[in-house]
Amino acid sequence: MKIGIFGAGHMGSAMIKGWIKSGVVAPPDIIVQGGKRGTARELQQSLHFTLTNNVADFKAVDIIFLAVGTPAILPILKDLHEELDGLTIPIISVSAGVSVKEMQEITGQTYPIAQAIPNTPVQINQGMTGIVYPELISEDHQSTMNHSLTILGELMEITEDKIGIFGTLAGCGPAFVDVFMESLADGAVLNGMDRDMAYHVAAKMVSSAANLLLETGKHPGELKDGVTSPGGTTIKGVTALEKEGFRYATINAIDTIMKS
Ligand SMILES: NC(=O)C1=CN([C@@H]2O[C@H](COP(=O)(O)OP(=O)(O)OC[C@H]3O[C@@H](n4cnc5c(N)ncnc54)[C@H](O)[C@@H]3O)[C@@H](O)[C@H]2O)C=CC1
Ligand SMILES: O=C(O)[C@@H]1CCC=N1
Repeated sequence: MKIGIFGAGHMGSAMIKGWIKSGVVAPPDIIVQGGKRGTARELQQSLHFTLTNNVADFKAVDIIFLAVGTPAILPILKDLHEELDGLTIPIISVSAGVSVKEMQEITGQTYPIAQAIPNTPVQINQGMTGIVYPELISEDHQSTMNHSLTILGELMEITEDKIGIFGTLAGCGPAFVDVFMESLADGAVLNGMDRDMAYHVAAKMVSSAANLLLETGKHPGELKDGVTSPGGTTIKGVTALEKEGFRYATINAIDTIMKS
Protein backbone atom coordinates (compact mmCIF):
# COMPACT_ATOMS: atom_id res chain seq x y z
CA MET A 1 0.00 0.00 0.00
CA LYS A 2 1.27 3.49 -0.92
CA ILE A 3 0.31 6.25 1.49
CA GLY A 4 0.61 10.00 0.96
CA ILE A 5 0.59 12.40 3.88
CA PHE A 6 0.71 16.19 4.27
CA GLY A 7 2.27 17.23 7.57
CA ALA A 8 4.87 15.42 9.68
CA GLY A 9 4.30 17.19 12.98
CA HIS A 10 3.19 15.41 16.14
CA MET A 11 0.27 13.54 14.57
CA GLY A 12 1.68 13.02 11.09
CA SER A 13 4.97 11.65 12.42
CA ALA A 14 3.13 9.36 14.88
CA MET A 15 1.15 7.86 11.98
CA ILE A 16 4.25 7.49 9.79
CA LYS A 17 6.08 5.71 12.63
CA GLY A 18 3.11 3.37 13.16
CA TRP A 19 2.91 2.39 9.47
CA ILE A 20 6.64 1.71 9.38
CA LYS A 21 6.71 -0.13 12.72
CA SER A 22 3.91 -2.45 11.53
CA GLY A 23 6.11 -3.70 8.69
CA VAL A 24 3.02 -3.55 6.44
CA VAL A 25 4.07 -0.36 4.67
CA ALA A 26 7.61 0.01 3.29
CA PRO A 27 9.16 3.38 4.24
CA PRO A 28 9.70 4.53 0.60
CA ASP A 29 5.97 3.86 -0.03
CA ILE A 30 5.09 6.67 2.36
CA ILE A 31 5.13 9.96 0.43
CA VAL A 32 5.42 12.96 2.75
CA GLN A 33 5.02 16.66 2.08
CA GLY A 34 6.12 18.70 5.08
CA GLY A 35 5.60 22.33 5.98
CA LYS A 36 8.06 25.18 6.51
CA ARG A 37 9.36 24.01 9.90
CA GLY A 38 11.60 21.31 8.39
CA THR A 39 10.35 18.54 10.73
CA ALA A 40 9.61 16.23 7.79
CA ARG A 41 13.13 16.68 6.36
CA GLU A 42 14.69 15.96 9.74
CA LEU A 43 12.54 12.88 10.32
CA GLN A 44 13.25 11.56 6.84
CA GLN A 45 16.92 11.05 7.85
CA SER A 46 15.95 8.33 10.31
CA LEU A 47 12.69 6.97 8.87
CA HIS A 48 13.65 6.90 5.16
CA PHE A 49 10.20 7.71 3.76
CA THR A 50 9.90 9.57 0.46
CA LEU A 51 9.93 13.32 0.86
CA THR A 52 8.29 15.49 -1.81
CA ASN A 53 7.44 19.08 -2.59
CA ASN A 54 5.48 18.12 -5.68
CA VAL A 55 1.72 17.65 -5.23
CA ALA A 56 1.67 15.60 -8.45
CA ASP A 57 3.52 12.79 -6.59
CA PHE A 58 0.28 12.16 -4.67
CA LYS A 59 -1.33 10.87 -7.87
CA ALA A 60 0.61 7.62 -7.42
CA VAL A 61 -0.63 6.69 -3.92
CA ASP A 62 -3.57 4.56 -2.69
CA ILE A 63 -4.68 6.96 0.03
CA ILE A 64 -3.86 10.51 1.15
CA PHE A 65 -3.84 11.87 4.71
CA LEU A 66 -4.01 15.53 5.70
CA ALA A 67 -2.24 15.86 9.08
CA VAL A 68 -1.77 19.62 9.19
CA GLY A 69 -3.27 22.27 11.47
CA THR A 70 -6.96 23.04 10.93
CA PRO A 71 -6.45 26.36 9.02
CA ALA A 72 -4.25 24.61 6.43
CA ILE A 73 -6.65 21.73 5.63
CA LEU A 74 -9.00 23.37 3.12
CA PRO A 75 -6.31 25.30 1.15
CA ILE A 76 -4.23 22.09 0.78
CA LEU A 77 -7.33 20.11 -0.18
CA LYS A 78 -8.22 22.66 -2.85
CA ASP A 79 -4.75 22.42 -4.49
CA LEU A 80 -4.68 18.65 -4.13
CA HIS A 81 -8.15 18.16 -5.61
CA GLU A 82 -7.24 20.33 -8.60
CA GLU A 83 -4.02 18.36 -9.11
CA LEU A 84 -5.78 14.98 -8.86
CA ASP A 85 -7.92 16.16 -11.78
CA GLY A 86 -10.64 13.49 -11.73
CA LEU A 87 -8.65 10.76 -9.93
CA THR A 88 -10.61 9.50 -6.92
CA ILE A 89 -7.90 8.64 -4.43
CA PRO A 90 -9.44 8.38 -0.93
CA ILE A 91 -8.51 11.31 1.34
CA ILE A 92 -8.64 11.38 5.15
CA SER A 93 -8.22 14.55 7.19
CA VAL A 94 -7.19 14.09 10.81
CA SER A 95 -8.09 17.63 11.80
CA ALA A 96 -10.48 17.91 14.71
CA GLY A 97 -11.81 21.18 13.31
CA VAL A 98 -12.90 20.46 9.70
CA SER A 99 -15.99 18.38 8.93
CA VAL A 100 -16.62 16.00 6.03
CA LYS A 101 -19.31 18.39 4.75
CA GLU A 102 -16.87 21.34 4.65
CA MET A 103 -14.35 19.24 2.71
CA GLN A 104 -17.04 18.02 0.33
CA GLU A 105 -17.74 21.63 -0.62
CA ILE A 106 -14.37 21.41 -2.40
CA THR A 107 -14.40 17.80 -3.60
CA GLY A 108 -18.12 17.29 -4.28
CA GLN A 109 -20.46 14.98 -2.38
CA THR A 110 -19.50 11.74 -4.06
CA TYR A 111 -15.75 12.03 -3.39
CA PRO A 112 -14.34 9.44 -0.91
CA ILE A 113 -13.23 11.86 1.80
CA ALA A 114 -13.40 11.15 5.53
CA GLN A 115 -12.52 12.77 8.85
CA ALA A 116 -10.59 10.64 11.31
CA ILE A 117 -9.31 11.44 14.79
CA PRO A 118 -6.32 9.27 15.73
CA ASN A 119 -4.30 9.61 18.92
CA THR A 120 -0.57 9.56 19.60
CA PRO A 121 -0.37 5.82 20.54
CA VAL A 122 -0.79 5.12 16.78
CA GLN A 123 3.03 5.33 16.69
CA ILE A 124 3.18 1.98 18.53
CA ASN A 125 0.15 0.55 16.66
CA GLN A 126 -2.02 0.92 19.75
CA GLY A 127 -4.05 3.93 18.66
CA MET A 128 -7.76 4.53 19.19
CA THR A 129 -9.04 6.19 16.04
CA GLY A 130 -12.55 7.38 15.23
CA ILE A 131 -13.70 7.90 11.65
CA VAL A 132 -16.62 9.70 10.04
CA TYR A 133 -17.25 8.35 6.53
CA PRO A 134 -18.99 10.39 3.86
CA GLU A 135 -22.64 9.42 3.25
CA LEU A 136 -21.79 7.83 -0.07
CA ILE A 137 -18.72 5.62 -0.24
CA SER A 138 -17.85 2.49 -2.20
CA GLU A 139 -16.78 -0.69 -0.41
CA ASP A 140 -13.37 -0.48 -2.07
CA HIS A 141 -12.67 3.05 -0.89
CA GLN A 142 -13.93 2.30 2.61
CA SER A 143 -11.79 -0.80 2.78
CA THR A 144 -8.67 1.18 1.73
CA MET A 145 -9.40 3.75 4.45
CA ASN A 146 -9.97 1.03 7.05
CA HIS A 147 -6.84 -0.88 6.10
CA SER A 148 -4.59 2.18 6.41
CA LEU A 149 -5.99 2.99 9.85
CA THR A 150 -6.38 -0.48 11.41
CA ILE A 151 -2.61 -0.90 10.93
CA LEU A 152 -2.35 1.83 13.56
CA GLY A 153 -4.64 0.25 16.18
CA GLU A 154 -8.38 0.11 16.84
CA LEU A 155 -10.72 1.91 14.45
CA MET A 156 -14.26 2.92 15.38
CA GLU A 157 -16.93 4.39 13.11
CA ILE A 158 -18.30 7.60 14.63
CA THR A 159 -21.29 9.68 13.61
CA GLU A 160 -20.63 13.30 12.73
CA ASP A 161 -22.34 14.58 15.91
CA LYS A 162 -20.05 12.49 18.17
CA ILE A 163 -16.67 13.20 16.58
CA GLY A 164 -16.06 16.21 18.87
CA ILE A 165 -16.48 14.25 22.07
CA PHE A 166 -14.59 11.28 20.60
CA GLY A 167 -11.62 13.54 19.78
CA THR A 168 -11.72 15.06 23.26
CA LEU A 169 -11.72 11.70 25.03
CA ALA A 170 -9.41 9.66 22.78
CA GLY A 171 -7.37 12.40 21.10
CA CYS A 172 -6.74 14.79 24.02
CA GLY A 173 -6.98 12.09 26.70
CA PRO A 174 -3.41 10.76 26.38
CA ALA A 175 -2.16 14.16 27.63
CA PHE A 176 -4.37 13.88 30.74
CA VAL A 177 -3.03 10.40 31.45
CA ASP A 178 0.52 11.67 30.90
CA VAL A 179 -0.03 14.40 33.50
CA PHE A 180 -1.50 11.76 35.85
CA MET A 181 1.47 9.41 35.41
CA GLU A 182 3.95 12.26 35.86
CA SER A 183 2.18 13.28 39.09
CA LEU A 184 2.09 9.70 40.39
CA ALA A 185 5.81 9.43 39.75
CA ASP A 186 6.45 12.78 41.48
CA GLY A 187 4.64 11.42 44.53
CA ALA A 188 6.81 8.31 44.47
CA VAL A 189 10.02 10.36 44.02
CA LEU A 190 8.93 12.55 46.95
CA ASN A 191 8.93 9.35 48.97
CA GLY A 192 12.34 8.16 47.85
CA MET A 193 11.81 6.13 44.66
CA ASP A 194 14.23 6.64 41.75
CA ARG A 195 12.66 8.73 38.97
CA ASP A 196 13.19 6.16 36.19
CA MET A 197 11.71 3.41 38.31
CA ALA A 198 8.78 5.66 39.26
CA TYR A 199 7.88 6.40 35.58
CA HIS A 200 8.16 2.72 34.68
CA VAL A 201 6.02 1.53 37.58
CA ALA A 202 3.42 4.30 37.01
CA ALA A 203 3.12 3.52 33.29
CA LYS A 204 2.95 -0.24 33.79
CA MET A 205 0.34 0.19 36.52
CA VAL A 206 -1.83 2.47 34.34
CA SER A 207 -1.64 0.20 31.27
CA SER A 208 -2.35 -2.96 33.31
CA ALA A 209 -5.30 -1.34 35.12
CA ALA A 210 -6.68 -0.27 31.70
CA ASN A 211 -6.21 -3.80 30.34
CA LEU A 212 -8.00 -5.27 33.37
CA LEU A 213 -11.01 -3.02 32.67
CA LEU A 214 -11.01 -4.00 28.98
CA GLU A 215 -10.51 -7.72 29.55
CA THR A 216 -12.97 -8.23 32.41
CA GLY A 217 -15.58 -5.77 31.13
CA LYS A 218 -16.24 -4.90 34.78
CA HIS A 219 -17.46 -1.50 35.95
CA PRO A 220 -14.44 0.65 36.98
CA GLY A 221 -16.10 1.22 40.39
CA GLU A 222 -16.14 -2.54 41.00
CA LEU A 223 -12.45 -2.78 40.13
CA LYS A 224 -11.73 0.14 42.49
CA ASP A 225 -13.71 -1.63 45.25
CA GLY A 226 -11.49 -4.67 44.78
CA VAL A 227 -8.40 -2.61 45.62
CA THR A 228 -9.75 -0.70 48.61
CA SER A 229 -9.36 -3.09 51.57
CA PRO A 230 -11.43 -2.09 54.64
CA GLY A 231 -9.43 0.35 56.75
CA GLY A 232 -6.55 -0.08 54.31
CA THR A 233 -4.19 2.27 52.55
CA THR A 234 -5.95 2.62 49.18
CA ILE A 235 -9.16 4.12 50.56
CA LYS A 236 -7.04 6.75 52.33
CA GLY A 237 -5.57 7.71 48.96
CA VAL A 238 -8.98 7.69 47.24
CA THR A 239 -10.32 9.93 50.01
CA ALA A 240 -7.42 12.37 49.51
CA LEU A 241 -8.14 12.46 45.75
CA GLU A 242 -11.86 13.06 46.35
CA LYS A 243 -11.05 15.87 48.83
CA GLU A 244 -9.12 17.63 46.02
CA GLY A 245 -12.00 17.20 43.56
CA PHE A 246 -10.24 14.63 41.35
CA ARG A 247 -13.45 13.42 39.68
CA TYR A 248 -14.77 16.94 39.15
CA ALA A 249 -11.40 18.09 37.77
CA THR A 250 -11.41 15.22 35.27
CA ILE A 251 -15.04 15.66 34.21
CA ASN A 252 -14.46 19.40 33.91
CA ALA A 253 -11.38 18.89 31.68
CA ILE A 254 -13.57 17.10 29.12
CA ASP A 255 -16.43 19.57 29.50
CA THR A 256 -14.16 22.63 29.20
CA ILE A 257 -12.80 21.36 25.88
CA MET A 258 -16.30 20.65 24.60
CA LYS A 259 -17.41 24.19 25.51
CA SER A 260 -14.31 25.83 23.99
N1 LIG B 1 -1.43 15.84 18.22
C1 LIG B 1 -2.44 14.99 18.40
O1 LIG B 1 -2.44 14.16 19.34
C2 LIG B 1 -3.62 15.01 17.47
C3 LIG B 1 -3.71 15.92 16.44
N2 LIG B 1 -4.79 15.90 15.58
C4 LIG B 1 -4.86 16.82 14.46
O2 LIG B 1 -3.68 16.70 13.69
C5 LIG B 1 -3.40 17.95 13.04
C6 LIG B 1 -1.94 18.30 13.26
O3 LIG B 1 -1.73 18.44 14.66
P1 LIG B 1 -0.27 18.28 15.28
O4 LIG B 1 0.48 17.24 14.54
O5 LIG B 1 -0.46 18.13 16.75
O6 LIG B 1 0.34 19.72 14.96
P2 LIG B 1 1.86 20.05 14.58
O7 LIG B 1 1.93 21.54 14.61
O8 LIG B 1 2.80 19.26 15.40
O9 LIG B 1 2.00 19.54 13.07
C7 LIG B 1 1.47 20.18 11.95
C8 LIG B 1 2.52 20.05 10.86
O10 LIG B 1 1.96 20.46 9.61
C9 LIG B 1 2.99 21.08 8.88
N3 LIG B 1 2.38 21.90 7.81
C10 LIG B 1 1.81 23.12 7.90
N4 LIG B 1 1.41 23.53 6.67
C11 LIG B 1 1.71 22.54 5.80
C12 LIG B 1 1.55 22.36 4.41
N5 LIG B 1 0.98 23.31 3.65
N6 LIG B 1 1.97 21.21 3.84
C13 LIG B 1 2.53 20.24 4.60
N7 LIG B 1 2.73 20.36 5.93
C14 LIG B 1 2.32 21.50 6.53
C15 LIG B 1 3.76 21.89 9.91
O11 LIG B 1 5.07 22.18 9.45
C16 LIG B 1 3.75 20.92 11.10
O12 LIG B 1 4.91 20.10 11.12
C17 LIG B 1 -4.36 18.98 13.63
O13 LIG B 1 -5.36 19.24 12.67
C18 LIG B 1 -4.94 18.30 14.87
O14 LIG B 1 -6.29 18.66 15.10
C19 LIG B 1 -5.79 14.97 15.71
C20 LIG B 1 -5.75 14.04 16.71
C21 LIG B 1 -4.69 14.02 17.69
O1 LIG C 1 -4.92 19.53 20.91
C1 LIG C 1 -5.48 19.43 19.81
O2 LIG C 1 -6.10 20.38 19.31
C2 LIG C 1 -5.43 18.11 19.05
C3 LIG C 1 -6.79 17.53 18.78
C4 LIG C 1 -6.83 16.24 19.56
C5 LIG C 1 -5.53 16.13 20.15
N1 LIG C 1 -4.75 17.11 19.83
